[in-house]
Amino acid sequence: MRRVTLTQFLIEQQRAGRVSADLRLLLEVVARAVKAISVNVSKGALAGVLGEAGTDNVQGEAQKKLDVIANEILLQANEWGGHLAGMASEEVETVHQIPFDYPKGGYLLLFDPLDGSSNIDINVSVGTIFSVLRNPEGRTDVTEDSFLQPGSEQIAAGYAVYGPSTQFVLTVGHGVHAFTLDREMGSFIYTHPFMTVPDETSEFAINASNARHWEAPVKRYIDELQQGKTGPRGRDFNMRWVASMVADVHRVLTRGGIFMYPLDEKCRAQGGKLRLMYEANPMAMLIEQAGGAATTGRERILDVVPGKLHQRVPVILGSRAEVERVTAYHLEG
Ligand SMILES: O=P(O)(O)OC[C@H]1O[C@](O)(COP(=O)(O)O)[C@@H](O)[C@@H]1O
Ligand SMILES: [Mg+2]
Ligand SMILES: [Mg+2]
Repeated sequence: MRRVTLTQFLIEQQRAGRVSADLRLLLEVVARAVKAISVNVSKGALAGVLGEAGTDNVQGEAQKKLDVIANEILLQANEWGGHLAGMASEEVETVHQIPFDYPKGGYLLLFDPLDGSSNIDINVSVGTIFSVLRNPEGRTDVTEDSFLQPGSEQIAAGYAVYGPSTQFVLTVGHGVHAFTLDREMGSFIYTHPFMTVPDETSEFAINASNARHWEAPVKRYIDELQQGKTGPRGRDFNMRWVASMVADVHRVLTRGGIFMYPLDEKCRAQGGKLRLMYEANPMAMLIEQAGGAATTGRERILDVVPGKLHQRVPVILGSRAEVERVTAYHLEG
């Protein structure tokens, strides 16, 4: 079987007019950075990368050493590429300007460098999530405002999952495609063309320890699932929660399901738990491109107009029929 690399795939996308030469090179640089993060993640204790960094990030969360390492790798790899006007990271308070003497380009890159931080030290899958926007009006002095575009403006989005194998999952607006890292060759190989989320599912993912904080529509939906065969849904549902959004969404993309981090009393003041620009938007674009749906419970995630860089939102995504049902419960109430 002919093995197609990510590089070859991107060249084909450029030939087909789906990505510009600059976007292709930008995605190549992101994939190269992901390989470096993968090496660090897989060395674990041998490289001394586990544990706390001893600092807090802009979200007030304790940073792990790997949060800091992954963030540095992405910033450094991308700042000299010549394709970006600026970057924004979950780990950094303000936008990251490209140094004045470096070449600049027309895109903005946003990322969650290491997703699922609580799983690093227990050797469970973590990931990297990224999103690409156009730099509005081509300004070279990008500000936070340059990034405040709804997710529907994304021109590419993707993630890497560092699991038993490292996979790079990408959309440039023409379906979702996954590549598996061949560690010996150092190349991403095209293994999963046009991933799709089945319409129906019997699997759900939610942090059930928050049940007492949930809103009525979420309580109703989960209660109906848990009643199984004897309840209104007439069939049994299974539950999974990795607590790495990347791993949970990867499962949904691979075999269907619904993933929920809804609004609840615990996270209401912040607007939700997950970050709109670094987590919700890229995952929503991927899920929609795979035929699924993604809402806050009240509106399509990709339509949310961001008010600030580190904005949080409720997230309900996955198999279309399930997302539509739980969204309808919210809108009825
Ligand atoms: O700790 P909880 O409530 O299970 O939350 C898990 C969620 O938090 C996150 O870990 C947040 O991401 P970060 O690790 O990037 O902060 C998601 O990946 C995951 O879905
Ligand atoms: Mg995250
Ligand atoms: Mg993170």
